[in-house]
Amino acid sequence: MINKLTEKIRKTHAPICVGLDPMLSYVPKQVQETAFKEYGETLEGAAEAIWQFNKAIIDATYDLIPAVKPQIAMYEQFGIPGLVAFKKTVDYCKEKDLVVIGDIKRGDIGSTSSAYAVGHLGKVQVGTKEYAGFDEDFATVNPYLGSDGVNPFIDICKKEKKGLFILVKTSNPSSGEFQDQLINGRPLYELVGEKVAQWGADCMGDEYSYIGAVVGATYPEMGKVLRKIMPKSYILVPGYGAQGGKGKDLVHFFNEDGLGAVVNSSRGIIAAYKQEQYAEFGEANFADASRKAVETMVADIDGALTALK
Ligand SMILES: O=c1ccn([C@@H]2O[C@H](COP(=O)(O)O)[C@@H](O)[C@H]2O)c(=O)[nH]1
Repeated sequence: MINKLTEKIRKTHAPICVGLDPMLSYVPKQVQETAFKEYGETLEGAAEAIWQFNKAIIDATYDLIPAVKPQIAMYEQFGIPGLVAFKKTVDYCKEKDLVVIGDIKRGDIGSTSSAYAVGHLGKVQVGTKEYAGFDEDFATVNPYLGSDGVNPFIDICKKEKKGLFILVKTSNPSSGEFQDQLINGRPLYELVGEKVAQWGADCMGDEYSYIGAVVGATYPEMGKVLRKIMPKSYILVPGYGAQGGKGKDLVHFFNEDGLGAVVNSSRGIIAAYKQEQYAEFGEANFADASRKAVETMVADIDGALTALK
């Protein structure tokens, strides 16, 4: 799957992923009303609304982008119907040949991690049969429990040719509370980065490892250091747009081959129609506003990378 991600980034010239984080408040009124007419103001109605919203955004952007990152929390808030919408979204994106990064941030003791890995990336055995559960291409993993918690995910990735993005330095304001703590003079995020490089060395695709890292766009200096620590790992970079990250902050997340990073924007793309910059589209044309926001983001990153050359 890492080879597919690399190929698609090369083909689209867009090292980005669209974050499918559908809060109901982002879904235009007309989409909500149609869903509520059919299912009422219920969890099913909300799930239908977010699914229709996602579908419109995917239809409007899939030819421009290599990947999407549905954030499972946004679906879980609507209970079982929300999870059904998550699965429908994953399947639809795969039909459109997009790489799907399930932002699930799991990690537990070995046996439990194993079940998470099977549920999201692998296949579960039922009697004589096997079934894929959510079946994303990549999943995000929280490494706080150490190798026991990560290895079951790696094992499934080896078997299924899937991949991981392991949290190394997150984009949020308080990420330093633990991640920047010094251990023998080195920040914890660097030690986790070294571990990702080690885990990844045994999991190489053609050019890059399928064990990647998450490093926030909001910490460009740390991104520069981590890029060197993990030269063969893709970095999933959240924090662009709504959290303040800009193209110029991202240049050192990339390798000299122009690859090695995939930058996520969620609210900045899916709720673009609410921004002043895209107001001309109006609520009715929300998906066209998302397409324009993708084009603007790609040009911003491309401009920053070109300026560096
Ligand atoms: O360090 C991290 C890890 C994950 N995220 C996730 O990315 C998106 C960001 O959404 P925006 O609307 O583009 O801010 C969201 O799903 C987060 O859970 C992150 O932001 N930072």
